[in-house]
Formats: sequence, structure tokens, C-alpha cells
Amino acid sequence: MSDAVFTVGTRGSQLAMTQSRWAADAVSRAGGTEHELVTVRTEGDVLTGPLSQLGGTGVFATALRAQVLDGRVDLAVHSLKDLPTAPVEGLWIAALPEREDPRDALCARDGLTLEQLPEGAAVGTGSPRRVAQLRALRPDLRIVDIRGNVGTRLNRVDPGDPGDLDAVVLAASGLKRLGLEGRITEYLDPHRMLPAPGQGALALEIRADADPGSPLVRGLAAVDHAPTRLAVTAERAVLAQLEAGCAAPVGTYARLADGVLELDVVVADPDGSEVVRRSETLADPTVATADAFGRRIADDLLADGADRLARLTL
Ligand SMILES: NCc1[nH]cc(CCC(=O)O)c1CC(=O)O
Repeated sequence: MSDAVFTVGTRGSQLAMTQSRWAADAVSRAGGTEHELVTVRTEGDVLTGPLSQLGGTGVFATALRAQVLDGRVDLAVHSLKDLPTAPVEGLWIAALPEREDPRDALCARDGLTLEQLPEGAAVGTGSPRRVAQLRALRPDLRIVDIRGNVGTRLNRVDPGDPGDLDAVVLAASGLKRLGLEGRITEYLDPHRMLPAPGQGALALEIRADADPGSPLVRGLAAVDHAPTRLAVTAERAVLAQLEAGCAAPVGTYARLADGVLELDVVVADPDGSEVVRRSETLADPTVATADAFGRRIADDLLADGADRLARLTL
């Protein structure tokens, strides 16, 4: 293979393929080079149990990362929220492109909003974070543990088979990337439903010893988006300091406005009966201070008993 062509590892789901293609096209364009897509099957794609019981974090990311480390592919495109916060020796997140919509979205039958769902309505999600916040907003709902790809989840709401749910909650970013935003009946404002740390952002990861002069590395530098990096650094610092994973009932949302980083955090009891929140700002952030800021807020939350609340140490 020519040096000018880089290979991109991707999971095989429609969403993963779509976002890998989008990211690789952007890097290719910016770096003036070509690429090839290689599909990788991951543990998360093979196992079918409830997501919260698959154990450990990173079920989607580990196989892809191994391919990069082994040199079988040059670039892995991850959904940042599926990527464990612990750094991996030999790997480098060389680009975080501008974040897509970070919000969660309700896809309900008959155009209903969360407020309009009837008493006791069945709402599907596999995420403890969404479960806890949904229960806090609507304790009457019947929450159904679901997983599978976006299409499978939406089918549960469509008339016909199985059609057993009144609504599902999904990431707006995934729906938008798939051209399915028409299915969204309500965007859930972060004030009511804080997204997962890193939600809506893609992490473009390569080997740490990649040639800095290569078209791949130059293309990655061009698609990196500094405000996104600052925001998700603070969000993931909270998660790392809480020692929580993507299955923890922890929601965060950071954004940069006029040089000030604003960060909202929620840690919830799994049944949503107790939630602790924080909202703070940091002026003139750098990646280092955004990281320290997120960790300090997590420490404050731990001092307030967040670990007991979310049973983070179980
Ligand atoms: N956990 C599954 C997952 N991982 C990334 C996305 C897409 C959202 C994103 O880009 O962060 C989804 C689907 C979802 O949460 O609805």
C-alpha cells in the first residue's frame, strides 16, 4: 500500500460506518490523501445482553484500538462517549472534530413530547444515566431496558411488530448523522437531561508514533476543533475523577461561550430519586485547566456523597 493512503478501522453498524466515512473524508480532504475503510467486529457488536451488564467500559472501542496498535489500520474513529477515559500507551487522539448536537432526543409515537406521554407509558433506553434522569422527570413511566442499533430501537416505537414502546431516548447526534432527525419528537434540553460525557463528539485516534509530517497527521490537525476539545476534556475529567464509566448515571455538558467554559454535571441515584447537580464556569480555559476544573468538580461531588448515590464503587 502506498504511504499516501491511510486505512480507517470502523465498526460495522450503519451509524459507525456513516461517522467513520464522514470523518475519514474530512481528514482525506484536509490532508490531500486517500483512505480505505476496514470493518472491525467488536465485542459490543457480538454480545446482546443488557448494555449495563456487559461489564467494564469500552466494549465498542477495545477491538478497534487493538487494530491501530497492531498497525493493521492507521486510524480509528470512535464515538467519544464510548471511549474509556484511561489513556492507552501508544495511542493518540489526534483530532476531535467539531461536535454534533450533544443532546438526547425523544422519539415517541404520534409526535408526543415527554410531558405528553400518557401515565405509565413505556419508554426504552439501555443507559442508567437516561433511566435516572427520566425517572426524576417522570416517575410514573415504565422504563424498558433496550439495546441494539438505532434502527432496531426505532422499530420498537413504530406501528406493527414489535411496536411495544411508546418512546425511546437516543442521542440526537446519531439520528442526525443517519438523516433520521425527522424521527425526533422532542429535543431534551440539557437542563432536564444532561448528556453523556463526550456525547456527539468523535475521537480520531492513531498510533502515538505516527509520522508528524504525513498527510494523515496533517489532515487530522486540520479537522481538530479547539472548543470541542476544551469542552469534552472537562466532561471526561469529571468521569475519570469519579472513576465512572459510560454505564454510570453521570451526565455532563460543557460549552465554550465568549472565552468562558460552562460545565453542568449531574450524578443520580439509579432510580432518579436523588440527584446532585453542579454548574460552574472557568475563564480562559486551556486543555490542562479544563481537565483540572472537571476533576475538582468531581471531587466536590464526591465530598457530597456522589459515590454512594451512584454506587460508583460497586
Ligand atoms: N452508546 C451507544 C452510542 N454511542 C454513540 C452513539 C451516538 C451518539 C454520539 O455520537 O455520541 C450511541 C447511540 C445513542 O446513544 O443513542
